[in-house]
Amino acid sequence: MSFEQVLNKKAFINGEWVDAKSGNTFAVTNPATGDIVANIADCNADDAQSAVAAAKAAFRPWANKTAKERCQIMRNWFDIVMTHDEELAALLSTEQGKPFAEALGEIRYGAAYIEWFAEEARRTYGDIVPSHKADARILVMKQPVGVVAAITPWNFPNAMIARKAAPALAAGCPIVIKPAEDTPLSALALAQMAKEAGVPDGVINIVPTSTAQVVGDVLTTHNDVAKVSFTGSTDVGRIIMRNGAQTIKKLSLELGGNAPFIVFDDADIDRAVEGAVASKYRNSGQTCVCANRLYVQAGIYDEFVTKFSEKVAELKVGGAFDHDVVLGPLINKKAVAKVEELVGDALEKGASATIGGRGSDKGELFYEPTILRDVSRDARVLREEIFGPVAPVIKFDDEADAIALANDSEFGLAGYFFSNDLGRVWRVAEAIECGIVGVNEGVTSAVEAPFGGIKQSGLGREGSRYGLDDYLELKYVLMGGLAQ
Ligand SMILES: NC(=O)c1ccc[n+]([C@@H]2O[C@H](COP(=O)([O-])OP(=O)(O)OC[C@H]3O[C@@H](n4cnc5c(N)ncnc54)[C@H](O)[C@@H]3O)[C@@H](O)[C@H]2O)c1
Ligand SMILES: O=C[C@H](O)CS(=O)(=O)O
Repeated sequence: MSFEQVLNKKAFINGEWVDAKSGNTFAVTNPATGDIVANIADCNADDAQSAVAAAKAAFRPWANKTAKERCQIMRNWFDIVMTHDEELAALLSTEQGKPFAEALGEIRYGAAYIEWFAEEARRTYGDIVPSHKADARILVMKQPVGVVAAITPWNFPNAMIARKAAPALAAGCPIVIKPAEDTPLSALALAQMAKEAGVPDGVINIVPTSTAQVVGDVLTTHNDVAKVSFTGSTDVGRIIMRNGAQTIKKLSLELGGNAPFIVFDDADIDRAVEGAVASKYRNSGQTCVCANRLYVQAGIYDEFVTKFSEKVAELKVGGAFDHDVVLGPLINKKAVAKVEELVGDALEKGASATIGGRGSDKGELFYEPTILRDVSRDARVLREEIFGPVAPVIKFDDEADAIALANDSEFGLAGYFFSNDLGRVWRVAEAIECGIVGVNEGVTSAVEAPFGGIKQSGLGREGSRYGLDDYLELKYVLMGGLAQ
C-alpha cells in the first residue's frame, strides 16, 4: 500500500502548504529500520504566531456557519478519511511502527471521532429556565470557546488528533495543532483531507516542529488562544498547566497512566488471560491505558502465569508490514532504555522473567514481549508507566488487598478487573480510583464512551456526549423589560 499520495512535507497554515519561515527542516524516521521517511518543515515561534493569527481570523466565519453546515463538512472529511484509510494506515505504520492492521484500526477509530462529532455538532442545546422575574426570561446558550491549541503524542498520531480536532470544529472552534516530533506525518495527512472536504482556510492549522517547547510556549501562552487540549505525559502536562495559568486558558489534559489489572479467583481465567494480552501488548505496550501492573489472587497465580506465558509466546515481533506481526518497535532509543532500566530493577529485586526480558534481534528498537513473575512490591515497574511490552505479575491475598494495591498510585486513568461475583463487581467498580474501568474486558476505548482520568492522569473527557462540553462556553442571558 502506497502512502505517497498522503505524504506532506510542509506546514499547513491558513489553508496553504508552507515552508518554515526559517527554511529549516527535520527528519522523520521509521523506528523499525531507522530510515528517513521525509524531511519536513521545522516550525518555530514565528510560524506558530502565524498559525494562531490564521485561526483567529477563521473563527467567526466558521462559528457563524450553521451547525448543519459544519456537520456536512465534517461528514465529508470522515468519508475522505475512510476512503483513504489504507494509505493513512501505511503512513502511520511507517512513522510510528505499529503493525499495519493495528494502524488501520487506529485510522478507523480516529475517523469515528470525526463522524461522532459531526453528529454532535447539531445537538449543542441550550436552556430556557423558569424566570425569577415576571418581566424577564432566563436563557442559557452554548457558544464556542474560540481558538484551540492542541499538542499531541506520538503513540496514536492519528486518533489523538481526531479526538481533539473533531469536537473543536463541531463546536465552531478553529484549531492549531502541534503534533509530536516523531510522528507529524499523520497530522499533515488529516489536514490534507480536511481541506479536500471543504474545511475553510485557517480552521485547521498544523505546525510540525523538532523544538516542542518553542512552539508549545507560543500556543500555551498566546492571548488569542482560548483553550489548550494536551495529550501526553503528566510531566509535560504540568508545564502546559503552568503556562496556561498566565492567561487562564481552558485546559483538557489527557496524561499518563499506571493501570492496575486485577484477576480474582472467581474469574474466568482464560478470559482474563485474553484481556491481559489485549490490554498489555497493544501498540507494544505504548498506550496510556495499557495494563501496567497485574495483580492475581494467590490461589490462581501459578495457573494464570502459565496460561498467560503460553499466549504471549505466540506474539510475533517484527516490522509493520511483516506477515502476522503483532508487536512493532518502540518509538526511540530513550524508550528502549527506560524499559531495560525498569526490567533490570525488577530482576535485581527478585523477579524472574517467564518469557522475554530482553531486546529483540529484529532491530535495536524492538523488545521481546515480557512477563515478570514474583515482582517485589517496591519494584519501579509498579510505580512508573512502563510504556513497553512488559507485564509485571504480582500475587495478592483478598479483595481489600487488591483494592489497596490498585489505588496506591498518583495516577487514575484506566483500571481493569476480572470477576464473576456480582457483588464483588459492584464493590470493586465503585472502589477503584480511575476514570475508565474495564470489568471482564481488557480494551475499553470507544467513541461513544467518555475517555479521561482522575488524580494526576488529567482533566476533562474526550469522546462521548460529554466531549463537546470542553469546547463550549455557557452564556446566561437575562432578557428583561418584557412587561406590557
Ligand atoms: N491520557 C491519554 O489519553 C494519553 C494518550 C496518549 C499518550 N498519553 C501519555 O503520553 C505519554 C507518551 O507520549 P509522549 O512521549 O509523546 O509524551 P510527551 O509528554 O513527551 O509529549 C507529548 C507532546 O508534548 C510535546 N511537548 C514536549 N515537551 C513540551 C513542552 N515543554 N511544551 C509543549 N509541548 C511539549 C511533545 O512534542 C508532544 O507533542 C505517556 O505518558 C502516555 O501515558 C496519554
Ligand atoms: O494511549 C492513548 C489512547 O488514548 C489509547 S486508546 O486507543 O484511546 O485506548
